[in-house]
This record gives sequence, structure tokens and C-alpha cells, in this order.
Amino acid sequence: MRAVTLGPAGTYSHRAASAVAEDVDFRESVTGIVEAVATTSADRGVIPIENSIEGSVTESLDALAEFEIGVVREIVTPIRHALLAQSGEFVTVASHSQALAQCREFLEAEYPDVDLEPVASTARGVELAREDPSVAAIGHPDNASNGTELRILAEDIQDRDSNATRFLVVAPTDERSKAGGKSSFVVYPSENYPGLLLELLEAFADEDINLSRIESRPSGERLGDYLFHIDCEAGMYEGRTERAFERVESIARKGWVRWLGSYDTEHVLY
Ligand SMILES: O=C(O)C(=O)C[C@]1(C(=O)O)C=C[C@@H](O)C=C1
Repeated sequence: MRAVTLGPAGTYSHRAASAVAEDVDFRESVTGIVEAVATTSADRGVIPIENSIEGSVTESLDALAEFEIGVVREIVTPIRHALLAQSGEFVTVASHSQALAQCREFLEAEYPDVDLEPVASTARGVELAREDPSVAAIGHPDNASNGTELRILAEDIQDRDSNATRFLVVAPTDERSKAGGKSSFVVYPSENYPGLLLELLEAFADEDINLSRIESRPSGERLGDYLFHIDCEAGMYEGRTERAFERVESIARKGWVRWLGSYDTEHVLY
């Protein structure tokens, strides 16, 4: 089994992907990961979807809507950030935008004058810190010893101890499973009238299915036109989920609905 995830080596996505496959390859963007699986150049893709402090990884939501892809697993991991640099003399902090945002309070309190540089991943920030003494990185503390030694200037710098990120494992659609206690859907109604969203929600409420998340994203077609990412606490093997799905299909008859998959949540510590 070959998995692709966000690189270079040492990202949090890499750590999550290690729970999925021994053979892990890297891409520079979430879209590139999903595309690699959709075009069958990888068996699995591991993408961050949501963080407890900073919320959605919107590029991941958009990639799930763009490509014909299935979701086969969900992995939740704690995220504990460290500040890494060659010395305390730095003027820039480089990291993934999610990581910078998760440490906003720490950075404002301890380093109010540094420049923040969003880069493609936390491990990319670590690479920059290795190359340039004026750059510090935010990433997993293990990155300090992978390659040229970096100093760990501070640990556990995330703004909340409970910081956690939810990753999805994507696979070809024919590998989706109906088993599992959660299901994910993308719904594009392609129309807008009073009560449309209420109808969508009622399809689940009437079957006594709890929604764990609903998120709207611009469809890209026109301003004010949205698609909805819906997660619910029921598997597609259950009659009630199938019935809710059929109702949603009929509400979105002018657009489309995609069942991404059913799965159980796995909590992975590393
Ligand atoms: O840059 C990384 O290390 C990633 O794996 C990406 C990512 C994210 O996009 O949320 C994953 C987990 C953390 O929340 C910070 C960054």
C-alpha cells in the first residue's frame, strides 16, 4: 500500500500517514494528494481536514468536492507545536498557515515584532530554518534532530492544550465502505430558495441522525452559490442513512450529491 501526503518528510500529515501505510510519498499541496489518488498514481491519500483551533482546511474541502474520490478512514491526532531555529536571533517565523494561526497568542506575546511567513507545510518551514539563521519554524519537535541540528526554543506553543487535527484518508471510490459510525457527503443543490437548507437538515433530523458538521463552500460557479459538506453520525449500512441520502438526492436534483464514505474515527497518538 502506497500513501501520499503533504511533504516534505516531518509534517503532521506525514505522521498521520505513517499510521496508514509504510510506504509514504509526498506532494506539495492537498489538491496534489487528492489528484494523485483520483488518477490512481497512489493507493491512499492522507489530508488534513479540520483543526480544533483554526477550523477547516478549505483546500481539502474543495479538493474533496472537485475530484471523484472516496473517504475510507478518519484519523484524529493531537498537535503539539515547537519553535525551532538555529538560535534565538531570528526575525521571521515560517510555517503552515494553520500552524501559525494555532500559535497566534504565543507569537503575539513572545515575539510581537517577528514577520510571519506562511509556507506550504510545517516541514517546509523547518527546511527554511535549517538553511537560514534568520528564520525560525513552527513544527513537531522531532524535526529538530532530522538533519542538521536545530534548537528547540519553546515547546507546546499551541494556544490550547487540546489542539487536535482531523485527517481523512482518501481512496478510489470503489473502495468506499458502508460500514462505520460516521458518513460524509458533499451536496450541491444548484438552486437557492427559502427553506432549502432547512429541508436538507430535516432529511437527517427526521431519521434521528445527528450531524457532526456542516460547512458551506463557494461552488465557484457564481457569487452566492454554495455547496455543503455534511458529516453525520450514522453509517451508510443503516436504512435511516440510505433514506436520508435519497431525500437529499431529491432536494439536490438540479445539482448533485456525493456520498464520500462511511468510517469510524481513530485516535492516533504519536
Ligand atoms: O504542515 C503540516 O505539517 C501539515 O501536515 C498540515 C497541517 C494542516 O494543514 O492543518 C496539519 C496539521 C496541523 O494542523 C498543521 C498543519
